[in-house]
Formats: sequence, structure tokens, C-alpha cells
Amino acid sequence: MEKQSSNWATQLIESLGSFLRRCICLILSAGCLPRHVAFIMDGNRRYAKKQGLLDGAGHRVGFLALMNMLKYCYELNVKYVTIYAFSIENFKRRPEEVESTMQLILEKIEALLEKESIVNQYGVRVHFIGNLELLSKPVRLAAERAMNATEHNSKAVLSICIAYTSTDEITHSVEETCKEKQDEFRDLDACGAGYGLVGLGGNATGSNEPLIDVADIEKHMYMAVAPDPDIIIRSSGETRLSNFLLWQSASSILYSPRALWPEIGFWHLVRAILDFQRNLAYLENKRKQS
Ligand SMILES: CC(C)=CCC/C(C)=C/CC/C(C)=C/COP(=O)(O)OP(=O)(O)O
Repeated sequence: MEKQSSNWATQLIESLGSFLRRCICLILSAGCLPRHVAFIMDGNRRYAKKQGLLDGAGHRVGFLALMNMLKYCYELNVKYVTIYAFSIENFKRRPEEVESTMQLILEKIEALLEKESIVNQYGVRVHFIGNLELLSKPVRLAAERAMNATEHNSKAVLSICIAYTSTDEITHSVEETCKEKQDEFRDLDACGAGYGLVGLGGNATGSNEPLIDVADIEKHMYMAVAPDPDIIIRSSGETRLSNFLLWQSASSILYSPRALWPEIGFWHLVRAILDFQRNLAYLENKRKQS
């Protein structure tokens, strides 16, 4: 009997919460909503310490916080969400810690593919972004499975940055661009044009157009699957970007609440969107005045 009434109370609180969120979403949609929100999920271990738990428990609660945050984003029709799940720098942590975090990531990739998961409920396409060759075979295969299983989902896009740093992404992209350009020159040479890859002063047709432009580099970025983020939210009050989306964040708003990642919630997202809308209004005013 007691259990029944507590179930009933939980359901009532959930319905009220969901109704309140719908009202707030409606109010926020009177303004411009972000297309892409990116998250630096910082503070899982500090949360675990604060609660007297092991590090791994902090990451587990962090994953639940992530699932809630995805639901809020999709309720607000934010089509693109990107998360920083594991950086190349994180591989320098103690081997046991890297191993247990990877084990958890593997388990959670499987969870993302379950029928009832947020990914399936909202029709989300999942991309794993980063130098996936640095991952162990089981994690890499699970990531590939998840990408294949969701490739026909088109309502939203979740990019999971893993074995990622922005400088590594840029280096990779420049390398790919150079290879592509070299191939183009080789083809032209084979046609008898005779230009060769002689320098950065001109293109294959001999004009003064740059040899490589921004669009070339962007095309080869891992993050070419999404537009640049409108908002980056980093939990735990830190304002560093920590080598995350450096190329793509030229015009992003950074919001950095004091809450540790497992404590992050709907109101933090609302606050970030209000900041974003205020910033857009400011830019619009400035544009009109000039
Ligand atoms: C499949 C999928 C999406 C999995 C995600 C799993 C997950 C929640 C990973 C987070 C890992 C991580 C390094 C968090 C940062 O906290 P921290 O360890 O840097 O904590 P600290 O800042 O307190 O040291």
C-alpha cells in the first residue's frame, strides 16, 4: 500500500515536471533556439568524492545526468548535441582508471542502443568523433555498431567526442586536406598541366587563389557532421575549453555553471539559452546601429 502511494506520488511529480518543462519550452521558443549545444561534462570524480563514493559511481550518475540533459535538449528541438566523453589527455590517467572508464563507456554504448533508450525514443543518429584508432577493439567495435545502427535516424544528431582533442582533429584535417590537394595536383600533372605542388602561393590552375581555404579544412574535420555549436556548457565552474571544439567555437557562447556534471539539470540549460538569446539580441542591436 505504502509502495503504491509512493509510486503514485513519483508519477505525479514527473508529470508536473514534464508539464512545467513544456511551458518553459514554449516561452523559450518565442525567441531563437540554439541548433547545437555542446557539453564538457566536468566534475564526475569530484561529485563522487563529495558523496563519499568511488570515482566510477560519479561517472555512472554523470551518465544519468547526460540522459536527462539529452531529453531536455530534444524537448527543446535542439537538433545537434555534442558531448566531450573522453579526451586524448584522459588516457594519461592511471591505467586502472582508464580501463574502468572505458568499461563503463562500453556498457553505456550498449545502453544507448536499447529499445527504450533516449536515442531510439527521439530518433537520434549517433556519431563517435575522434581518433577512434586509439580505442580498444571492443570499444571501437561498439562505437561502430552504434553508428551503423542509428545511421537512418534523422530527427537529431548526438556526437560523442571520445579519444578526441581539438588540436588532434585540426592536425588530422590539415593532413587529409594536403593529401587531397596533392592528389589533385598529381592528376593535373598527369593531364600534362605541369604545375606540380610547388608552393602555397598559387593553386593548381596557376592563379593566386589560396591553395587551401577554410572550407577545405572544415570538410575534413571529424565535426563536419554538425554546424558550429551555438552554446558550450562546461559544468563545475571551469571556463577552460580544454582542447574541445577550438575551431568550431569561434562564435559560441560559453556557459559555465558551478554545478558538477552529475548535478546539472534543466534550469542550467534554460539559463544558457537565455544567455544565448540575450547575446543574439545584443548583436542584432549593434548591427542596426552600425
Ligand atoms: C557512451 C557514453 C556517452 C558514455 C559517457 C560516460 C561518461 C559519463 C563519461 C564521462 C567521463 C569523464 C572523463 C568525465 C569527466 O569527469 P572527470 O573524471 O574529469 O571528473 P573531475 O573533473 O571531477 O576530475
